[in-house]
Amino acid sequence: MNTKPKTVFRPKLFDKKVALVTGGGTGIGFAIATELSLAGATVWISGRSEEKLDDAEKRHFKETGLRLLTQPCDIRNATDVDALTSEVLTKSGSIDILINNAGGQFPCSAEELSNKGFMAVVNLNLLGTFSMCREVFNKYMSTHGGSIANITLGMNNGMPLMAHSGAARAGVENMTKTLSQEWIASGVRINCVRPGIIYTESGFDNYKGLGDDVLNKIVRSIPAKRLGTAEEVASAAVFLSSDGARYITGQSLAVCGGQSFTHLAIFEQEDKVGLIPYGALPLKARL
Ligand SMILES: CCC/C=C/C(=O)SCCNC(=O)CCNC(=O)[C@H](O)C(C)(C)COP(=O)([O-])OP(=O)([O-])OC[C@H]1O[C@@H](n2cnc3c(N)ncnc32)[C@H](O)[C@@H]1OP(=O)([O-])[O-]
Ligand SMILES: NC(=O)C1=CN([C@@H]2O[C@H](COP(=O)(O)OP(=O)(O)OC[C@H]3O[C@@H](n4cnc5c(N)ncnc54)[C@H](OP(=O)(O)O)[C@@H]3O)[C@@H](O)[C@H]2O)C=CC1
Repeated sequence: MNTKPKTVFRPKLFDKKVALVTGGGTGIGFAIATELSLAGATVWISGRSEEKLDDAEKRHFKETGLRLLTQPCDIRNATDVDALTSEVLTKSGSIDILINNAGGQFPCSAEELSNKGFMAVVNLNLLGTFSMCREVFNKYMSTHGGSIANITLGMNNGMPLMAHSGAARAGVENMTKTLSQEWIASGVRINCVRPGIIYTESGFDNYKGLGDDVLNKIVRSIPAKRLGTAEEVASAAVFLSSDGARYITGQSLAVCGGQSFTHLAIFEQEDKVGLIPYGALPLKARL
């Protein structure tokens, strides 16, 4: 049986282009790396865990017969970011496409959230993304142009238990607009992809309390009546990285099945954490 991943993009779309995908060893990042690779790019993936990167490289080769290049990097660490970007440029000669996908958070009520916890999430999602953008711009894109896509999270109307992440993601979206204005003269486009709830095994591992019942409720609240897939987010990121999007910069593209987060809330009950329609929360929790 041919299990080769399907793609809507043509095979040599990114011929001779080099792409770097943070968090590319799992979930959405891996799907983006796969799409870029199938479309002809030389693709580097990074993340903190060398083991996850090695597994991803092996899986990609098995599925496509194509190679991924790997380098561990914690994007919160400036030395790592410097080493990663230098390594890619030394070995591959360019970074034409940067996908800032590494990110995440833990659910926590605002009153229980420490400064350290808040900053851990801001450092990952906002500072880490900025640091990657700046290094790649200074070392390569300022003189050669390129395209950057930042993966955020659709919670523009706020989301209970996500004060840290919502603030960081809104920061990324606004920073993206500013960078698009500063860097357009250098031929650099920068956009965001804003996913709704996307099923990835690795991502959902972080929300183990999410039972089937809660999942069903989430699905019912999504106009498309299903969760998104990593491949659907990848299509958006790859489109924004392509010449087809050459007049698009400073924008956010939502991949969400028509979902509106105003209708969703995270709840905690005993040892469970989940998402339910906002209106189903007890009144006290909605205030
Ligand atoms: C929901 C919608 C759909 C979204 C899906 C996705 O995004 S899927 C993608 C999902 N994928 C991911 O999210 C993967 C990426 N996520 C991560 O790598 C991490 O969760 C992190 C970066 C957000 C935290 O980084 P880290 O763990 O290296 O941080 P650290 O060890 O430096 O700790 C700093 C401080 O943070 C605090 N604190 C930490 N954890 C908790 C907690 N559970 N509880 C409470 N607090 C917590 C604590 O104060 C701690 O200090 P302490 O008390 O230890 O002195
Ligand atoms: N799944 C969903 O419903 C949604 C996900 N998103 C966002 O999409 C992105 C991918 O999510 P998804 O694929 O689902 O989940 P994953 O947990 O699989 O993706 C997170 C990736 O980021 C890497 N990462 C985490 N922290 C760091 C760090 N400090 N430095 C470098 N890499 C890091 C992880 O690798 P490692 O652990 O090895 O570092 C992992 O590969 C995340 O930003 C997520 O918040 C947004 C909306 C919805």
